[in-house]
Amino acid sequence: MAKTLPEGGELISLEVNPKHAKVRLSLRLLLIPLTDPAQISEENIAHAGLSSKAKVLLGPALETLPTLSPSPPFDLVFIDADKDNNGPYFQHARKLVRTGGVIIVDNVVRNGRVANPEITTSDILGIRKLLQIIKEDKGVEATTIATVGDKGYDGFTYILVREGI
Ligand SMILES: C[S@@+](CC[C@H](N)C(=O)[O-])C[C@H]1O[C@@H](n2cnc3c(N)ncnc32)[C@H](O)[C@@H]1O
Repeated sequence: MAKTLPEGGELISLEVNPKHAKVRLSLRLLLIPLTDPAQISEENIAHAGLSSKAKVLLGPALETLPTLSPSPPFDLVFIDADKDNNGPYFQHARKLVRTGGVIIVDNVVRNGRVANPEITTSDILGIRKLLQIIKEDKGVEATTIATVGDKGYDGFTYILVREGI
């Protein structure tokens, strides 16, 4: 993602796990589609020569999100951390993304567990809370796109911000 940024563009990753933030993997792994959080490491970013465009903020995202300036606003936010906090992450993202920007939230289907009322684990409740917040937000339009892989079936919600900052 950082490689495709235009001049002046910036990618910020929020990561709570120091190991994921620091560990160095090979450049080859950085270039393939990201499936391991370790691939977003600071050292990989430096190794790829992208330090001027990408950085990692270490700490719980609920603590690092309020430190981000909305000026200039963000074009894209991708949320894929602890699902319990999906609602607050989305609400923070709304304060950072410009009109016409996009927020993507991964893992909103979870093999059908999100739609199963018998399941009330904190992660599933967090995803339901997020979907409720999106439903009530008149400033966005959203659709969920299904994905199928070796971990079963899932989906991500693609949210177009109609009324941003
Ligand atoms: C599923 S992985 C993200 C994978 C990443 N999107 C990728 O494609 O490489 C979830 C990551 O969220 C991090 N995480 C979990 N809770 C967090 C929190 N409260 N704040 C910031 N990061 C968190 C985990 O340490 C883990 O690295």
